Amino acid sequence: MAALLKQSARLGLSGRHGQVFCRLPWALSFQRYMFNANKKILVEMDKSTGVALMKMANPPVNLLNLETLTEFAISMEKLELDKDCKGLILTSSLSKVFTAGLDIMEMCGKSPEHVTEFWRAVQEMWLKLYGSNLVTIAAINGFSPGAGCLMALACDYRIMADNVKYSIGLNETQLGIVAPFWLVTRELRPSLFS
Ligand SMILES: CCCCCCC/C=C/C(=O)SCCNC(=O)CCNC(=O)[C@H](O)C(C)(C)COP(=O)(O)OP(=O)(O)OC[C@H]1O[C@@H](n2cnc3c(N)ncnc32)[C@H](O)[C@@H]1OP(=O)(O)O
Repeated sequence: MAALLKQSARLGLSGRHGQVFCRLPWALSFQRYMFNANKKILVEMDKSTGVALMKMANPPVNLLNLETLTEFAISMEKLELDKDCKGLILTSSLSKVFTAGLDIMEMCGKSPEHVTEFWRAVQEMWLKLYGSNLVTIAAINGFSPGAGCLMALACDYRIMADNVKYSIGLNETQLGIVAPFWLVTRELRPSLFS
């Protein structure tokens, strides 16, 4: 795991944004590639190590709206299909927020069809992460309430930035949102499935 993190530091924040399957300079050709569908999720894959760095990049607080969730699921699918990819580090491109969780505006005043589509995307995102064949690590580099916490729980390992200002936890009931049953039973009460 330490090696993976060292790798993440090396892959680091040097990513160029806005490219689809762009190759880095000639020396690294075929070793590293980056992709993003619409710039909310940036992926940098290092074929020489088999480690992908995935950064949520939806300022100001990395809200998980329909667009971002869809992009996340597509990015996960691409990585799962890459036979060279063995591990994934999930983090944030922002300085103090991992993700502020679900965009509550996606559930406020929207049609039942939209809300259904949104929750389907939430479920899809969780299935992709929790069910991934990759070794998954959440590098939690900032605040991580609600779905941010649940994303971290869905990973195999979690490491959080050592800063007392950052908090992580399940606060959704304060907003009147109940975590769905498939999530509570699988993640929070895994003994039911053992
Ligand atoms: C994996 C499976 C998932 C299953 C999900 C199960 C249930 C999960 C539910 C949730 O995730 S509910 C959402 C929980 N999240 C929160 O309550 C976050 C609240 N936000 C904060 O605490 C802070 O924003 C922050 C993350 C600590 C960042 O603080 P900062 O001071 O940097 O920014 P702000 O000025 O507060 O926010 C900027 C901007 O963003 C809006 N915003 C913040 N969070 C949300 C949100 N969750 N949904 C919609 N909008 C949000 C905030 O209102 C600001 O908007 P403007 O005022 O600029 O218009």
